[in-house]
Amino acid sequence: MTAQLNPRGDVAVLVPAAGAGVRLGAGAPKALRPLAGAPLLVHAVRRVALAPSVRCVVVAAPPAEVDAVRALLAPVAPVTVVAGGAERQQSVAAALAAVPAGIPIVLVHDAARALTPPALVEAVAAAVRGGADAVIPVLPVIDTIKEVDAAGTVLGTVDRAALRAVQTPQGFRRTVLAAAHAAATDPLTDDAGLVEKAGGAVLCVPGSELALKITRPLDLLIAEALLAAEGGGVA
Ligand SMILES: Nc1ccn([C@@H]2O[C@H](COP(=O)(O)OP(=O)(O)OP(=O)(O)O)[C@@H](O)[C@H]2O)c(=O)n1
Ligand SMILES: C[C@](O)(CO)[C@H](O)COP(=O)(O)O
Repeated sequence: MTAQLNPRGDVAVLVPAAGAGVRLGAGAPKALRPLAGAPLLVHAVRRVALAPSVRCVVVAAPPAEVDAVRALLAPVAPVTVVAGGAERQQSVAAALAAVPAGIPIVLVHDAARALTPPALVEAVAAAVRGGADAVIPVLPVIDTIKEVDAAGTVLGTVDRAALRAVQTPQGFRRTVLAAAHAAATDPLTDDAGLVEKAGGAVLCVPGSELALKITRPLDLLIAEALLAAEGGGVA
């Protein structure tokens, strides 16, 4: 029996959380590292669980931490925890396999985007509900972007008007995500990429600065500051 949040919700959220966090530096798996006293994963799941459309959450944990993650999240929200894989894509596939029948919309989120507001979860789900097969939250690129060669010589300046930085949660009609994963060959960094590769259309919606991915040590400091500015609450 899979744990449920809103039994009338039409959305399952997958939370890949099995990454090491190499770019954050030595320590526990990234999803379990503390941000203002609670692991990143706890912050992420707490916010996802506040989105009214969400019926179930499936977390892909580091294989050695599955029982510990179950215990950690039990007081936070009813979640299903499975073992993740060596690549993010494998972790997502493992979580997808645990989604119960009858849920038509699947969102794929990152534990590392720990401060993502529930409103963004709802906006992505609403766009899928509105007819899109695949939906990604995006932000404009704010730096000038150069294309360079292996020696570091600039080859040209890219027109950033056509570029977007991509966040999660990414939303999918469940059948579309399942087909894209079934057809996947090489690992890609995001799930929308699998849909693109399979020839599907992907729609952009506005992302959120709060959905930043905690990747490097500076990102943790930024997240701490954002939480402090909010008085520790959720946006
Ligand atoms: N084998 C993996 C690798 C990544 N992830 C998850 O995918 C999300 C986005 O990945 P990223 O931020 O790149 O995390 P890491 O892979 O842990 O980071 P790094 O590359 O620095 O090790 C994270 O929530 C991470 O836990 C996962 O579930 N399984
Ligand atoms: C899925 C993702 O968060 C979208 O930006 C991202 O691709 C995760 O992987 P990365 O290797 O950290 O870019």
